[in-house]
Amino acid sequence: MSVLRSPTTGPLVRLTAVTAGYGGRPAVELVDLEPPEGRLTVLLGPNGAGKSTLLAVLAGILRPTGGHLERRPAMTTALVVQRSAVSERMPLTVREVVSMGRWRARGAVGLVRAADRRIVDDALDALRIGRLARRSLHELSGGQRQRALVAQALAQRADLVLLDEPASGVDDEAQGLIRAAVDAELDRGATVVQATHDAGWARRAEPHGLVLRMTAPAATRTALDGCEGGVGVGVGVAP
Ligand SMILES: Nc1ncnc2c1ncn2[C@@H]1O[C@H](COP(=O)(O)OP(=O)(O)OP(=O)(O)O)[C@@H](O)[C@H]1O
Repeated sequence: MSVLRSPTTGPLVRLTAVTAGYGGRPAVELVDLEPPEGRLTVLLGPNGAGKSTLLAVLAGILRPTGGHLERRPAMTTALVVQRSAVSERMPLTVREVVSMGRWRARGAVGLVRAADRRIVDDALDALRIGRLARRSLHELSGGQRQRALVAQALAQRADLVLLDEPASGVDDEAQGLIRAAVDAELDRGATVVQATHDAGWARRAEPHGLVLRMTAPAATRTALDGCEGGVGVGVGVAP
């Protein structure tokens, strides 16, 4: 596999024939994907289809075993992992969790500027968790924790925002807030890639985004099937 560095004019991130997995077993195979900039890309598929794996490759935290990964130099990435992947025992308050979203911009030991505080406040407000700011993460419900994780991603003001099932298991209000947060990130110009089982999100990617339909288990690539209206469908992984 190779990791190519593209010039500033190249794609934000592009996968070409990427294969990736664990312990020699591919979880996704031969995937081509270039999320359209400033748009929503939805990775749609059942459990085990490889959505989280693909997000990890896009985030640059899982090295493909084959194919090419191109990431624009100096681009910034925010990744919201599945809630179950985050220890609820982390001894951090909600404000601290969201403030961690500013670490890259200010440096982990850098001064917290008024602008950073404002961005954190805005992120807390966007997910309506300002009143929970001083509570420890472990005191929150699962849905409240999910809001805090999405708020942390908003605080990063990243170029590429990767969300793994952000609205799963949360109530209607939180779902609405997360949808609005995604819209706000797109309005800001961010490129958003979201993994989900929910076909409703696929409709939200239309008509300008991209839907990547995935099936489990990963083995071989099926046909790429372009769609009208700018919605690409396909890269599958067929049994
Ligand atoms: N850390 C890991 N070690 C070994 N195998 C893994 C690991 N993570 C995922 N897998 C395997 O890779 C395959 C794809 O998993 P992945 O989590 O990417 O799918 P998914 O589409 O995100 O599923 P879900 O909807 O359940 O989150 C599965 O067969 C899974 O068992």
